[in-house]
Amino acid sequence: MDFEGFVLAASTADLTEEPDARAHADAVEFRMDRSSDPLAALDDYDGDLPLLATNRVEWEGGDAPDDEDRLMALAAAAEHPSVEAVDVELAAIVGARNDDALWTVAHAREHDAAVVVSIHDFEETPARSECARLLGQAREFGDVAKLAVTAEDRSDVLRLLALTNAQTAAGHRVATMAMGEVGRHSRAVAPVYGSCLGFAPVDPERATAPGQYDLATLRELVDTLR
Ligand SMILES: O=C1C[C@@](O)(C(=O)O)C[C@@H](O)[C@@H]1O
Repeated sequence: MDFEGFVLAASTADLTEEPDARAHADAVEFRMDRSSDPLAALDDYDGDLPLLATNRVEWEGGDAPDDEDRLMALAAAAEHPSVEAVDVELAAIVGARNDDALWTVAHAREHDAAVVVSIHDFEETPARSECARLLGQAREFGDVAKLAVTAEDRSDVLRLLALTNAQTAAGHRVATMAMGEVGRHSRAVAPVYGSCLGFAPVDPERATAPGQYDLATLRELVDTLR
């Protein structure tokens, strides 16, 4: 995954759903944290779509406990030939598990997997300067710096879009989205301003973040607007 163009990732914890995603997605985001045996599922995977492996930690909206195993499993996933990218939280890289997270990033690269360094704010959309600072930090470690915020009003979305536009114009590879109802349209519009990665659940009943569109809808919206 080189993220040269927009990548629409279909999120699922069940890789056997991949055929349902093929018509609309460019990749599958494998939510390892929601799978009972993710490494076995990877060994069995014989789908067409490349995988972005995510093993989201509890404190960033996921189901994985914050232990050494989480990052080791993510690193092991990167060895799988279908895994073309991994997601590592910025807070893990700059936080207590810094060594494990940096090792995971390096290990993924050794196995030709791109690295998405992600930031989630489930409360608000920080000031533009803070969003820019976070993206700048994420960029130091990742091929893509990803920022998912929560929009409380439309001006939050405008701020995020303007920042996305500026970062893209400066040559930075970013993925941005505003979670929640107010920011929902950002999932369709941010790609117009350069966001290179978006998410929709394979099964609409199992959204992986607030405000997500279903997969077919997001594909159509993005393709229509671009
Ligand atoms: O980080 C992200 C973005 C996301 O939170 C979203 O808002 O679409 C969905 C997650 O599955 C993914 O890992």
